[in-house]
Amino acid sequence: MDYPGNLFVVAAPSGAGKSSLVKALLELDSLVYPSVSHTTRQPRGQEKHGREYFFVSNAEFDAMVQANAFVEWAHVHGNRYGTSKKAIEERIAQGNDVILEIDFQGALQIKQTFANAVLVFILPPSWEELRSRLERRGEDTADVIETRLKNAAVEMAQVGKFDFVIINELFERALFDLKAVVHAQRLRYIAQRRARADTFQSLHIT
Ligand SMILES: Nc1ncnc2c1ncn2[C@@H]1O[C@H](COP(=O)(O)OP(=O)(O)OP(=O)(O)O)[C@@H](O)[C@H]1O
Ligand SMILES: Nc1nc2c(ncn2[C@@H]2O[C@H](COP(=O)(O)O)[C@@H](O)[C@H]2O)c(=O)[nH]1
Repeated sequence: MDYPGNLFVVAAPSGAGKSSLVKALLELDSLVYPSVSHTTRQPRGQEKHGREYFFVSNAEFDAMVQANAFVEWAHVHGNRYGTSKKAIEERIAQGNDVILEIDFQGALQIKQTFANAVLVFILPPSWEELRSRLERRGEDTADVIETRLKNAAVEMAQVGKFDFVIINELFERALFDLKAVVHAQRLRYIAQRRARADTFQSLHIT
Protein backbone atom coordinates (compact mmCIF):
# COMPACT_ATOMS: atom_id res chain seq x y z
CA MET A 1 0.00 0.00 0.00
CA ASP A 2 1.25 3.48 -0.87
CA TYR A 3 0.46 6.27 1.58
CA PRO A 4 1.74 9.88 1.67
CA GLY A 5 3.12 9.48 5.24
CA ASN A 6 6.27 7.51 6.12
CA LEU A 7 6.15 4.48 8.38
CA PHE A 8 9.17 3.76 10.57
CA VAL A 9 9.47 0.50 12.49
CA VAL A 10 12.00 0.16 15.31
CA ALA A 11 12.73 -3.29 16.74
CA ALA A 12 15.35 -4.50 19.20
CA PRO A 13 15.90 -7.06 21.90
CA SER A 14 14.33 -6.03 25.19
CA GLY A 15 16.64 -3.61 27.02
CA ALA A 16 18.62 -2.46 23.94
CA GLY A 17 17.11 1.00 24.37
CA LYS A 18 14.50 1.38 21.63
CA SER A 19 11.85 3.03 23.85
CA SER A 20 14.42 5.53 25.14
CA LEU A 21 15.59 6.35 21.60
CA VAL A 22 12.09 6.65 20.17
CA LYS A 23 11.00 8.85 23.09
CA ALA A 24 13.99 11.15 22.51
CA LEU A 25 13.24 11.29 18.77
CA LEU A 26 9.60 12.22 19.42
CA GLU A 27 10.70 15.06 21.69
CA LEU A 28 12.88 16.47 18.88
CA ASP A 29 10.66 15.81 15.87
CA SER A 30 7.06 16.96 16.03
CA LEU A 31 6.31 15.49 12.60
CA VAL A 32 6.59 11.90 13.81
CA TYR A 33 3.70 10.33 15.73
CA PRO A 34 3.96 7.24 17.94
CA SER A 35 1.63 4.30 17.56
CA VAL A 36 0.15 2.95 20.80
CA SER A 37 -0.04 -0.85 20.73
CA HIS A 38 -2.45 -3.22 22.45
CA THR A 39 -1.05 -5.83 24.82
CA THR A 40 -2.22 -8.57 27.15
CA ARG A 41 0.78 -7.88 29.45
CA GLN A 42 0.13 -6.35 32.88
CA PRO A 43 1.06 -2.65 33.22
CA ARG A 44 4.40 -1.84 34.88
CA GLY A 45 4.71 0.71 37.72
CA GLN A 46 4.18 4.08 36.00
CA GLU A 47 2.53 2.84 32.80
CA LYS A 48 -0.87 4.26 31.88
CA HIS A 49 -3.64 2.74 29.75
CA GLY A 50 -3.66 4.55 26.39
CA ARG A 51 -0.21 6.11 26.86
CA GLU A 52 2.40 3.30 26.76
CA TYR A 53 -0.14 0.66 25.71
CA PHE A 54 -3.81 -0.20 25.62
CA PHE A 55 -3.79 -2.95 28.26
CA VAL A 56 -6.45 -5.49 27.32
CA SER A 57 -7.61 -8.92 28.50
CA ASN A 58 -7.02 -12.08 26.46
CA ALA A 59 -10.70 -12.06 25.49
CA GLU A 60 -10.49 -8.46 24.27
CA PHE A 61 -7.34 -9.23 22.27
CA ASP A 62 -9.05 -12.32 20.75
CA ALA A 63 -12.03 -10.18 19.73
CA MET A 64 -9.72 -7.71 17.97
CA VAL A 65 -7.96 -10.54 16.13
CA GLN A 66 -11.35 -11.93 15.04
CA ALA A 67 -12.45 -8.48 13.88
CA ASN A 68 -9.25 -8.16 11.79
CA ALA A 69 -8.45 -4.97 13.72
CA PHE A 70 -4.66 -5.47 13.74
CA VAL A 71 -2.15 -4.72 10.97
CA GLU A 72 0.21 -7.04 12.84
CA TRP A 73 0.32 -8.93 16.10
CA ALA A 74 2.65 -11.45 17.76
CA HIS A 75 3.41 -13.50 20.86
CA VAL A 76 6.38 -11.82 22.57
CA HIS A 77 7.97 -12.94 25.86
CA GLY A 78 4.81 -14.83 26.87
CA ASN A 79 2.27 -12.09 26.11
CA ARG A 80 0.50 -10.86 22.99
CA TYR A 81 1.11 -7.46 21.41
CA GLY A 82 -0.48 -5.86 18.36
CA THR A 83 -0.66 -2.68 16.28
CA SER A 84 -4.23 -1.72 15.44
CA LYS A 85 -5.14 -0.43 12.00
CA LYS A 86 -6.66 2.54 13.78
CA ALA A 87 -3.29 3.41 15.35
CA ILE A 88 -1.59 4.08 12.02
CA GLU A 89 -3.67 4.08 8.85
CA GLU A 90 -5.51 7.36 9.33
CA ARG A 91 -2.31 9.22 10.20
CA ILE A 92 -0.19 8.01 7.29
CA ALA A 93 -3.13 8.49 4.91
CA GLN A 94 -3.14 12.15 6.02
CA GLY A 95 0.57 12.43 5.20
CA ASN A 96 1.95 12.18 8.75
CA ASP A 97 4.93 10.04 9.70
CA VAL A 98 4.32 7.26 12.23
CA ILE A 99 6.85 5.26 14.25
CA LEU A 100 6.19 1.77 15.63
CA GLU A 101 8.20 0.21 18.42
CA ILE A 102 7.51 -3.48 17.97
CA ASP A 103 9.24 -6.87 17.89
CA PHE A 104 10.86 -8.39 14.79
CA GLN A 105 7.88 -10.64 13.94
CA GLY A 106 5.60 -7.63 13.83
CA ALA A 107 8.17 -5.62 11.86
CA LEU A 108 8.32 -8.30 9.16
CA GLN A 109 4.50 -8.46 8.99
CA ILE A 110 4.39 -4.67 8.56
CA LYS A 111 6.83 -4.88 5.63
CA GLN A 112 4.47 -7.34 3.90
CA THR A 113 1.61 -4.84 4.07
CA PHE A 114 3.56 -1.60 3.76
CA ALA A 115 6.41 -2.25 1.34
CA ASN A 116 7.77 1.28 1.84
CA ALA A 117 8.02 0.94 5.63
CA VAL A 118 11.56 1.58 6.91
CA LEU A 119 12.73 -1.14 9.31
CA VAL A 120 15.38 -0.19 11.88
CA PHE A 121 17.02 -2.69 14.23
CA ILE A 122 18.69 -1.44 17.43
CA LEU A 123 21.56 -3.55 18.80
CA PRO A 124 23.11 -3.30 22.26
CA PRO A 125 26.93 -2.97 22.33
CA SER A 126 27.34 -6.34 24.12
CA TRP A 127 25.50 -9.14 25.98
CA GLU A 128 26.88 -7.90 29.29
CA GLU A 129 25.55 -4.41 28.67
CA LEU A 130 22.15 -5.77 27.59
CA ARG A 131 21.81 -7.74 30.82
CA SER A 132 23.01 -4.83 32.88
CA ARG A 133 20.49 -2.42 31.24
CA LEU A 134 17.62 -4.81 31.98
CA GLU A 135 18.80 -5.17 35.57
CA ARG A 136 19.39 -1.43 36.05
CA ARG A 137 15.94 -0.62 34.62
CA GLY A 138 14.55 -2.57 37.56
CA GLU A 139 11.13 -3.18 35.98
CA ASP A 140 11.25 -6.95 35.45
CA THR A 141 11.74 -9.95 37.73
CA ALA A 142 14.88 -12.09 37.39
CA ASP A 143 12.83 -14.77 35.56
CA VAL A 144 11.46 -12.26 33.08
CA ILE A 145 14.98 -10.90 32.46
CA GLU A 146 16.28 -14.43 31.76
CA THR A 147 13.43 -15.06 29.28
CA ARG A 148 14.10 -11.76 27.51
CA LEU A 149 17.85 -12.47 27.26
CA LYS A 150 17.16 -15.96 25.88
CA ASN A 151 14.78 -14.48 23.28
CA ALA A 152 17.35 -11.80 22.41
CA ALA A 153 19.52 -14.38 20.60
CA VAL A 154 16.61 -15.34 18.30
CA GLU A 155 15.73 -11.68 17.75
CA MET A 156 19.30 -10.62 16.90
CA ALA A 157 19.52 -13.36 14.26
CA GLN A 158 16.89 -11.39 12.28
CA VAL A 159 19.01 -8.29 11.88
CA GLY A 160 19.81 -8.98 8.20
CA LYS A 161 16.13 -8.56 7.28
CA PHE A 162 16.13 -4.92 8.39
CA ASP A 163 16.91 -1.82 6.32
CA PHE A 164 19.15 -0.17 8.96
CA VAL A 165 21.05 -1.27 12.05
CA ILE A 166 21.99 1.12 14.84
CA ILE A 167 24.28 0.16 17.71
CA ASN A 168 23.08 1.88 20.86
CA GLU A 169 26.32 2.26 22.78
CA LEU A 170 26.56 6.02 23.26
CA PHE A 171 22.97 7.20 23.48
CA GLU A 172 23.50 10.54 21.69
CA ARG A 173 25.32 8.85 18.83
CA ALA A 174 22.51 6.30 18.39
CA LEU A 175 19.91 9.08 18.49
CA PHE A 176 21.86 10.96 15.81
CA ASP A 177 21.78 7.82 13.65
CA LEU A 178 18.03 7.36 14.15
CA LYS A 179 17.40 11.00 13.21
CA ALA A 180 19.56 10.48 10.10
CA VAL A 181 17.43 7.49 9.02
CA VAL A 182 14.24 9.53 9.40
CA HIS A 183 15.75 12.45 7.49
CA ALA A 184 17.10 10.21 4.69
CA GLN A 185 13.69 8.57 4.21
CA ARG A 186 11.98 11.96 3.96
CA LEU A 187 14.48 13.05 1.29
CA ARG A 188 14.01 9.77 -0.57
CA TYR A 189 10.25 10.20 -0.45
CA ILE A 190 10.49 13.73 -1.88
CA ALA A 191 12.81 12.45 -4.65
CA GLN A 192 10.32 9.67 -5.51
CA ARG A 193 7.42 12.14 -5.65
CA ARG A 194 9.47 14.46 -7.87
CA ALA A 195 10.44 11.59 -10.16
CA ARG A 196 6.79 10.59 -10.48
CA ALA A 197 5.71 14.16 -11.15
CA ASP A 198 8.43 14.53 -13.82
CA THR A 199 7.32 11.29 -15.49
CA PHE A 200 3.72 12.46 -15.54
CA GLN A 201 4.78 15.84 -16.93
CA SER A 202 6.85 14.29 -19.72
CA LEU A 203 3.81 12.16 -20.63
CA HIS A 204 1.58 15.28 -20.45
CA ILE A 205 -0.46 13.77 -17.63
CA THR A 206 -1.56 16.18 -14.88
N1 LIG B 1 22.90 4.12 25.28
C1 LIG B 1 22.53 3.76 26.51
N2 LIG B 1 23.44 3.66 27.48
C2 LIG B 1 23.09 3.27 28.73
N3 LIG B 1 21.82 2.97 29.11
C3 LIG B 1 20.87 3.05 28.18
C4 LIG B 1 21.15 3.44 26.83
N4 LIG B 1 20.01 3.42 26.12
C5 LIG B 1 19.04 3.05 26.99
N5 LIG B 1 19.56 2.83 28.21
C6 LIG B 1 18.85 2.35 29.42
O1 LIG B 1 18.61 0.94 29.24
C7 LIG B 1 17.36 0.56 29.82
C8 LIG B 1 16.53 -0.14 28.74
O2 LIG B 1 16.12 0.84 27.78
P1 LIG B 1 14.66 0.82 27.14
O3 LIG B 1 13.63 0.62 28.19
O4 LIG B 1 14.58 2.02 26.28
O5 LIG B 1 14.80 -0.53 26.26
P2 LIG B 1 13.78 -1.22 25.25
O6 LIG B 1 14.58 -1.75 24.13
O7 LIG B 1 12.69 -0.28 24.90
O8 LIG B 1 13.20 -2.42 26.12
P3 LIG B 1 11.75 -3.14 26.05
O9 LIG B 1 11.62 -3.80 24.72
O10 LIG B 1 11.80 -4.13 27.16
O11 LIG B 1 10.69 -2.09 26.28
C9 LIG B 1 16.72 1.83 30.37
O12 LIG B 1 16.97 1.89 31.75
C10 LIG B 1 17.44 2.96 29.62
O13 LIG B 1 17.50 4.14 30.39
N1 LIG C 1 4.72 -7.40 17.37
C1 LIG C 1 4.57 -6.43 18.28
N2 LIG C 1 5.47 -6.28 19.26
C2 LIG C 1 5.30 -5.27 20.12
C3 LIG C 1 4.21 -4.39 20.02
N3 LIG C 1 4.29 -3.49 21.04
C4 LIG C 1 5.42 -3.80 21.71
N4 LIG C 1 6.03 -4.87 21.17
C5 LIG C 1 7.28 -5.51 21.59
O1 LIG C 1 7.10 -6.35 22.70
C6 LIG C 1 8.34 -6.46 23.40
C7 LIG C 1 8.15 -6.30 24.88
O2 LIG C 1 7.69 -5.02 25.20
P1 LIG C 1 7.55 -4.58 26.73
O3 LIG C 1 6.87 -3.24 26.69
O4 LIG C 1 6.76 -5.64 27.41
O5 LIG C 1 8.95 -4.50 27.28
C8 LIG C 1 9.25 -5.38 22.82
O6 LIG C 1 10.14 -6.01 21.89
C9 LIG C 1 8.28 -4.51 22.09
O7 LIG C 1 8.87 -3.81 21.03
C10 LIG C 1 3.27 -4.57 18.97
O8 LIG C 1 2.28 -3.85 18.80
N5 LIG C 1 3.50 -5.60 18.14
